[in-house]
Amino acid sequence: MTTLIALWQLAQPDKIKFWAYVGLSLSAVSCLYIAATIIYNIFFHPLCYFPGPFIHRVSRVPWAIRHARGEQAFHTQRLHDRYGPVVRIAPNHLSFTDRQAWKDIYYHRIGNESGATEMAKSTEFTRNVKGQITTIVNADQEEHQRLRRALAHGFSDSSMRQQEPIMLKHIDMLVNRLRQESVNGLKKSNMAEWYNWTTFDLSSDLIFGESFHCLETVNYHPWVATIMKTIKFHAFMIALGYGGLRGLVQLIHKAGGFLAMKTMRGYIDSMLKSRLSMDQSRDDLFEGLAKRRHEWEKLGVNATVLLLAGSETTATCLSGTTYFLLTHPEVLKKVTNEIRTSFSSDTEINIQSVSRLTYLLPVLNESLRMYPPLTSGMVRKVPTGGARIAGHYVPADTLVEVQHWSINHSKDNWVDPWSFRPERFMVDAKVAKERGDLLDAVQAFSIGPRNCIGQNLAMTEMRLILAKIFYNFDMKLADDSHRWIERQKNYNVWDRIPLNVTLTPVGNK
Ligand code: HEM
Repeated sequence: MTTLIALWQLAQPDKIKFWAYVGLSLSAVSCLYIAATIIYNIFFHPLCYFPGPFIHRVSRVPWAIRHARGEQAFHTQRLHDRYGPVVRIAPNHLSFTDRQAWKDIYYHRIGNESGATEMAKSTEFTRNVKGQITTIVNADQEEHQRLRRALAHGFSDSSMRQQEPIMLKHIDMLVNRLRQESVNGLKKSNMAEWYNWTTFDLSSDLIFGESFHCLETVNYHPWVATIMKTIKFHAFMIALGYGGLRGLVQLIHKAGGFLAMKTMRGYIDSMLKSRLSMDQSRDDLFEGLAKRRHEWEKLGVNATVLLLAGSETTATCLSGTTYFLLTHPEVLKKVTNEIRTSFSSDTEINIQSVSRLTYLLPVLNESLRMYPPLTSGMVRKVPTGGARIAGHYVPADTLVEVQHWSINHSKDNWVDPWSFRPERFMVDAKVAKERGDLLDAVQAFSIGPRNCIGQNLAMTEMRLILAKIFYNFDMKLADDSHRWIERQKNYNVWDRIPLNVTLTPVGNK
């Protein structure tokens, strides 16, 4: 082989030299470019005074790799422990754990020259594919305001009262199914799955007037199963784009993404058709958008967003709360006692009566702190002219965010941040502050014009479900579900693993 190469070299010395020079020159230029970028990012970049580990200050790649591997939020939290309340997690990207940053980044702002009165979402995270259809989540300010106004009525208190029978129908189905399944505490049930089936059935009924029937079939609807699988894929695409390979993201999306989207859209389109064919106007989540039936594509994508935003998050919080209760017997005892002494029958549990459960609310708040359904990913871009965030001047075009996982576990904000203590939320904010807990550091639903439109619905739904479950069952965590949170990956949302429990029905309620 070597002899062959030598012979070939002898035959073509000039060509070899030429290409060797080209190769060497290209390598030298690349090395120079990389060295110059590193020097610039470390010594001359407008963010060079912000702390962070060397590799994050010089390159976006470490962030991208952590994100694709489902570790980014955990890693950022550890960086905050080491570097303090503001960390440079990539050359032009800052993460904050000072609670003032909530207001400085996510609240309304005084309008800039373009008229924008909010810090725009970073398109790298919300619209990483060209030609993507806009939704309430990624639309620019003007379109967002229109969509939000159209949806507002469906989320009002009066609409929620109208939606109560639909909610109770599915929650009662969950209870009945679990009674059949439980075999008096002898069989393990995966509550993460049961909660998911319930919230998907309930949300699809509230949006399309038609359930996915997951609880009836005791299985995932194909649409739900497919969408759950795309979570990791989506994180991978974000990571690729963030790492500088946007062209590749575009290509992959064209090749495979469109195909998957087509199948998914098939299901949604047929549900939309039947929803829009309903004669009478329904006081449901979708009624506001249904009036825009001329924009078929937009309706479909927005319906999908509502469905996902409303189901996955709520099921996550329900699973987390159940886990914390089953691993904290004294809290479980208090919650169960409160629920079972407040009602003399299961049928007394409704929207109004659960709002009187004064211990269940702090339990939910503490669960949202310890195990937030969204851990990170609410990235905004600083507008022209820069901004003041938590006392720091931050130049235009910087990516900025508050990551729920980091701020909720910062020792600057909480006494013993890794301990589950609902009592933190049982005193008013002033007393809590004196004790070392800054209650407004946790904002699981975010704040400002782009905060969660479904916050009240979610809290009501979760209180109803937990009250019904802990009224009807005694539960025990199965041996294979210990260290449930520590064993999970996270891609801004959780890749939940089974939460196995045994259930024993309580009396014949
Ligand atoms: C525990 C449950 C929930 C949590 C923790 C949660 C959290 C959040 C957060 C943090 C945002 C802001 C995202 C961002 O700025 O990028 C958001 C937005 C949103 N959520 Fe929720 N959510 C929950 C339940 C729900 C429910 C039940 C619905 C309704 C079906 C819903 C619908 C939405 C929508 C439509 C948006 C976009 C709002 C806008 O951009 O104006 N969410 N949610």
